[in-house]
Amino acid sequence: MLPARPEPIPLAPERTAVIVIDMQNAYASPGGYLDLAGFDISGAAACIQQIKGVLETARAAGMQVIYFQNGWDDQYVEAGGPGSPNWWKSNALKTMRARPELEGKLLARGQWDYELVDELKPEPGDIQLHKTRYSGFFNSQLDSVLRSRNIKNLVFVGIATNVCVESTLRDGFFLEYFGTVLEDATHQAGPDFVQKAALYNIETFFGWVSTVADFKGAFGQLAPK
Ligand SMILES: NC(=O)N/C=C\C(=O)O
Repeated sequence: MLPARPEPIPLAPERTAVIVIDMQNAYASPGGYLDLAGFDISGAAACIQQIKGVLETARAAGMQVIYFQNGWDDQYVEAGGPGSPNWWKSNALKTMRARPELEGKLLARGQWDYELVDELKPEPGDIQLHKTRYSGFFNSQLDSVLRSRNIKNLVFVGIATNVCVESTLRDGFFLEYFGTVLEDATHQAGPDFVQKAALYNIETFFGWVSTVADFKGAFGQLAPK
């Protein structure tokens, strides 16, 4: 049982995956996309350390760890052209249009920006998935990976709470997955109030909100069955 808001949630480790959202240089490192686009990433370093602890606990308890990376091919075909709202709304694409010297660098596979941060690299048994839009369920293998492993519960960590974390948790809700966010292992893209708003939405409408300490307290002693 994981202490959470609005109420504790039962999570059987073998039916639970920890979903690590987009812990790439783009979102968590100085000089990455979010930083270049003018977002405050000062909370990202603490978030990385919190996620490290969560993953150690999760693996020891026998939970599946799934890493997502967000981005596109190096020609940006997967980003969509002007016929896609993504082309208009993506701040990475907008930043590159405003600063042509960055063209080909942001969120492109094969580039530093796309790579996971050094502190969070997948270990044997972890699963790595790619996504091209904010939701990890859209056009990805996530649903089949989860169903084939009989996983029903999703614990979210990563960046950004109000964009890809929330989008993926919401889509999971519609697909009958139980989503919980560990609030102090996430970070927002935007002012502090968007973190609060995202967590309010999740706690009130779409899922549960818990903390790293409560996660470690609930699962830290468990060995896999
Ligand atoms: N990983 C995310 O939440 N991404 C947010 C914004 C973006 O990718 O432009």
